[in-house]
Amino acid sequence: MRKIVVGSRKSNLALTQTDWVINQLKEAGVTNEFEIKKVVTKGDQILDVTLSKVGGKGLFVKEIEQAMYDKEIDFAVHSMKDMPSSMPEGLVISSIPVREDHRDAFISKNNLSLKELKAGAIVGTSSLRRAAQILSERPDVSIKWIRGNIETRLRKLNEENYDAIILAVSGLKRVGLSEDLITEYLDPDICVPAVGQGALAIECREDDQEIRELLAKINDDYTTRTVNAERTFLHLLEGGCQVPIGGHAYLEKDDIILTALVGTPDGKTILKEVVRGTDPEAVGKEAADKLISQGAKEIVEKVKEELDE
Ligand SMILES: NCc1[nH]cc(CCC(=O)O)c1CC(=O)O
Repeated sequence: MRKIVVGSRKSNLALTQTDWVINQLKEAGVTNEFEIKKVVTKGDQILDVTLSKVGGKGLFVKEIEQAMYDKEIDFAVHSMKDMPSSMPEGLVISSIPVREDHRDAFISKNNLSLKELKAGAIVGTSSLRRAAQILSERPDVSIKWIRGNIETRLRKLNEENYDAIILAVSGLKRVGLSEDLITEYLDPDICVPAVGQGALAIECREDDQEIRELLAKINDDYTTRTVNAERTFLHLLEGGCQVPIGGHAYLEKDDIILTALVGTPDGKTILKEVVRGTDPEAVGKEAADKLISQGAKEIVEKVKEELDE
């Protein structure tokens, strides 16, 4: 039987996610032997610049995709939110397993909620999406960039002059940290999560039928439909760079309900729409059309220009 080589970034989160997927496959009855091969990506090496400046999303996946082309690895597990909205030639997201918690977690030093923070408080994030929405709620706090993996950010909250930080609930849970650390769960009505947040993308070669059949065993329909709506929206808006865009969908019976957001990094303009329908692509497109008619493209272009400066 074929031994399956799984590529993973070397971070604790990436390795945990990869282990989780392999376990899900085993539980689904896959008996192949697995080997994990660690791949270092640009995103792991650059720790001191804001990610949006150095090129955003593709940073965490490019080297892994090359290893897949070179047949050094057979599939890879990514955080869905780190995936660019369109796939390179010959590779596919073959499976989307059940989504973890989609929300952002607000973690503050003295357990003060976002509402309770003192004016001038410093909130750490390197996400323009989170910055925009925090500043929209609390224009009187300031945002300070923070980089590093989940564990590093929590350490910086304690050791440096941050009053609060924001992390994905899913990441925190996956690396085994206690949810007791969380001061406040930010629901999508306060902070729309990143498109795909909490979900995983399992990527493989398009023509590898054997692997695709195995991966199909752990695909989750609910997650796939909602993520497809979110990613259609992202794809229609994005010009490749990281801009303040959020999207989250859930199902109510057969209906997909998608909340979509585009904002300026200062939080002064926030465009937000909720769209409902049964077809993921149609829902994503309707959300994009609605925001584009309100000027979303202009916001995206302007943010990209500023990042290039
Ligand atoms: N940007 C880094 C990143 N990529 C994926 C996750 C975990 C969240 C997820 O599973 O979607 C995180 C950490 C974070 O956003 O706090």
